[in-house]
Amino acid sequence: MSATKGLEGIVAAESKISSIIDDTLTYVGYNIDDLAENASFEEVIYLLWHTRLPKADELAELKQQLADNMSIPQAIVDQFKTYPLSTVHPMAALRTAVSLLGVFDDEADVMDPEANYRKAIRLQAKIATVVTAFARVRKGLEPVAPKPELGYAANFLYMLKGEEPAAIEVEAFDKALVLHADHELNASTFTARVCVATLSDVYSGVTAAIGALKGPLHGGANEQVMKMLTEIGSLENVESYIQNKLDNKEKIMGFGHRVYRKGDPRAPHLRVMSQKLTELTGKPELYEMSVKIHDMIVEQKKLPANVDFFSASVYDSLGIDHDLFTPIFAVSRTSGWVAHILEQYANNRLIRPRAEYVGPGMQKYIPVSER
Ligand SMILES: CC(=O)SCCNC(=O)CCNC(=O)[C@H](O)C(C)(C)COP(=O)(O)OP(=O)(O)OC[C@H]1O[C@@H](n2cnc3c(N)ncnc32)[C@H](O)[C@@H]1OP(=O)(O)O
Ligand SMILES: O=C([O-])CC(=O)C(=O)O
Repeated sequence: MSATKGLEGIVAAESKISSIIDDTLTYVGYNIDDLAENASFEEVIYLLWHTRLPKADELAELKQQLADNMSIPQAIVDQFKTYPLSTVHPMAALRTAVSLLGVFDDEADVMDPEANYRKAIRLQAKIATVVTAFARVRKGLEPVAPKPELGYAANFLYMLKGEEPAAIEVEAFDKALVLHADHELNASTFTARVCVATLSDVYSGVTAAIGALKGPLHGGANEQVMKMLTEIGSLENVESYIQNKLDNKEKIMGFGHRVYRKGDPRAPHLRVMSQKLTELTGKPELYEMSVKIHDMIVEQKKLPANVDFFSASVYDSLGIDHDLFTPIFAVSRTSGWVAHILEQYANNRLIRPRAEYVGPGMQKYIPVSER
């Protein structure tokens, strides 16, 4: 029995939700390029949960259900106020709040498919409110109630800032949500599936997944990319900063991928958005810096950018606090996590691999007084 480090190349589940084959990403057979250009986030949620695109009335129903379920228990907001707000990371607050949403859901442990679908809607609706409420509470502001007439992306930005976003902001944010919604058996989705394969509940699965997404080798990389751009500060500093990191064999956040070899197909969409938005906000240097970093890493390391690289400058251009980038990833990825959780329940078997033991051979117990 020998171990495959990091389970590279191991096929651990069958899934109808998304696929990555020869660097092409599809959700239920629809190319991500097609969806990024044409679909709304709500359509993608429906697609992932039902493995087909919604008809007009089905989409309208889902939008209504999301709008109807966006409010969160006051206890969650009150609990935020007790946190050490100057230091707590929003991903830690989100992880805790999603767990708390389960505490307040009287169907949390009802395991039939209809109840699980109702929880999916509640969770997807409320997670946007949780992230935006926390972002406001920590600034001493009251949460802003969602506007039922706004779509999901617009509502998120409205609840975050307290004013209705411009059309271009909604378009960019909606596209970012579509691009992050699902990604086959990535670490956080695998975590969710492992958790619920014990027949644990949806909230436990998503809470576990948030914990996995938080790390800088996964979803946490987008915040680290922005930290790097901030540290670099200007176009003229890029070369020395990046060269120094490469010479020291440090990883450059936002590059490399376990599955893609030629490149992450989501990155070009975010790159175009980054160029457009940084120009509009009068910060084109951020985009120019990103391109210069990109060219150096591709040339010297042959590593393409992943989804986290250009998303950093996109979110920054939308005026979003840098430590909210990963929670936003979680808001979008909840749709994928939930799809995989429902798929796991529908054809469940406990996930329990083996470990290759590399410790000492048989030993005889020695009483503590004789050691
Ligand atoms: C949404 C997402 O989760 S996308 C990924 C987000 N994460 C990041 O952007 C963090 C930076 N990237 C990485 O750490 C990695 O590329 C990962 C975690 C994404 C993939 O990891 P793995 O498939 O395990 O590749 P691994 O870390 O073993 O790297 C293979 C080689 O490429 C190098 N490498 C990989 N990524 C990078 C990078 N970003 N910068 C510099 N070198 C890198 C490694 O140092 C290693 O080199 P070596 O063989 O000489 O030791
Ligand atoms: O698939 C992965 O390993 C990471 C990733 O890009 C994602 O989760 O979007």
